[in-house]
Amino acid sequence: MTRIAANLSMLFTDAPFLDRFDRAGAAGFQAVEFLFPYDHPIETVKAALDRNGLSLTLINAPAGDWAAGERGFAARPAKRAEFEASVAKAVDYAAGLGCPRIHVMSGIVADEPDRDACEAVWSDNMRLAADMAGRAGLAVSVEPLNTRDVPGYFLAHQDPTLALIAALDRRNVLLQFDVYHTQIMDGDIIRRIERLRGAYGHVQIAGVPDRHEPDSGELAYPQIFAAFDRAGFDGWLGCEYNPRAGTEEGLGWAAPWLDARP
Ligand SMILES: O=C(O)C(=O)[C@H](O)CO
Ligand SMILES: [Mg+2]
Repeated sequence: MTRIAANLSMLFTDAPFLDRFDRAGAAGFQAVEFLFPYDHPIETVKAALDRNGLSLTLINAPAGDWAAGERGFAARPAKRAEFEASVAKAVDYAAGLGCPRIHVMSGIVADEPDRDACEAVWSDNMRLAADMAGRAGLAVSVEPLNTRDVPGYFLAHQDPTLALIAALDRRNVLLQFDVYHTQIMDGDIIRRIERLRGAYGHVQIAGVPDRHEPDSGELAYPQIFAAFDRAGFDGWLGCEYNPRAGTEEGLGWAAPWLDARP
């Protein structure tokens, strides 16, 4: 069954963060995801979820100076202390907000001299993150990002990412299958959804190549939704796109999966 979640870091962004929950609820979403709730106390964010009857599907661990281009720390040898602190903070928030998984970002490694050292530190760090999250009953998400939007990011392709995840030997670390990034880097979306069933715990969607609503561009999303269904995926599809115009104006494609408005 297709279930869609609003990504509040990309949708409803004409409103302040806490007001986006109300907009998502009014639009008929039953779940949301977002990157960084950390400017607000846990109780405040929880109240925004609860007053709209929203589940939270995903948050990101703090990833450094986002505006300056930082994208996390897991593969960065000089950032081990920041890494552990970021995961600890994310686990507190996720546990307090009833969020089952945390996206732990790997970092930009373009200037790192030694790729093997990055891999070694990534593996150590991710085992640590998996164990910290696991003690709170949470899962960790790992997502390759396309090199056009995020050059130098440690993870760009799905299959090498899956090999790294498998070598961790931690059952609570799963692939975050972002269809937008995957189409740009790897393609073969439908076969990949079937082949990797069970390896991904969270999915995100957007049109390709423009990262707008998933109703235009080179992908046929109705068939992709059906493929996730056939593969037995029962999680959420995070709507992580930049609306072409307003968020509500662009939600026509989502009508079958939104609660009817009163
Ligand atoms: O950019 C994406 O696709 C994500 O899901 C990250 O969380 C932010 O880079
Ligand atoms: Mg994504």
